[in-house]
Amino acid sequence: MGSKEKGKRGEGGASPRARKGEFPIRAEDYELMEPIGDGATAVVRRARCLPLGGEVVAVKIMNLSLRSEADVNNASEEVKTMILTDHPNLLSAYCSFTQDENLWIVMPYMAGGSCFHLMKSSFPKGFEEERFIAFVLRETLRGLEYLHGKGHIHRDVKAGNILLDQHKGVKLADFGISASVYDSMINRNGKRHTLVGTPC
Ligand SMILES: Nc1ncnc2c1ncn2[C@@H]1O[C@H](COP(=O)(O)OP(=O)(O)OP(=O)(O)O)[C@@H](O)[C@H]1O
Repeated sequence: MGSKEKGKRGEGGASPRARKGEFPIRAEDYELMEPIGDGATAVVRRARCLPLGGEVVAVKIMNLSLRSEADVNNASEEVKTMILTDHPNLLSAYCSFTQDENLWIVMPYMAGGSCFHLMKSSFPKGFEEERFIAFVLRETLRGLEYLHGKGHIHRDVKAGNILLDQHKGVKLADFGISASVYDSMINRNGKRHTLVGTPC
């Protein structure tokens, strides 16, 4: 698990009043608030979108100058997947843009944080309620089924990448190392050559 989460949760949530095309693509249109997670490759912060009446969003900010060319390509693929993705159980992006050397990805704010965060803070021995576990798994699998139907594999499914909002919404996040099954890294048996992901 590569993510260390911080910051308070609760205000706002993934129930947007605005739609994808309405989000501005200038950093000055967002008021950054506290960090809500930092992963291996980026910082994620809660933010308000000022032209949209202060709508609460999450912004993932990646410093591209610290990345190799391959990592920059991965980031660009991640954005592409998030922008094109349209399923209630997958975290999509409202918009993305670059500001100086940083890539910004603006997305719905998931006020409940990740399952990893929830377990760490409230269920150190793991979730006990089977109905809750079954619910989260079903929602996650729905997202994966959609993704696979589009010829895409996620490759980093873990508790830190399953996010919860305050309306019982579950979204699978982090397409940083996801891949298309149609690309050239797949061998003739349909298997990828590469081992990726972070230990959970
Ligand atoms: N939209 C969001 N709403 C609320 N929290 C979020 C959101 N997106 C990410 N986070 C938090 O930030 C953490 C890191 O995000 P993300 O997994 O996208 O970054 P990463 O650098 O790719 O992480 P890693 O590679 O270590 O998994 C998540 O585990 C989650 O806790």
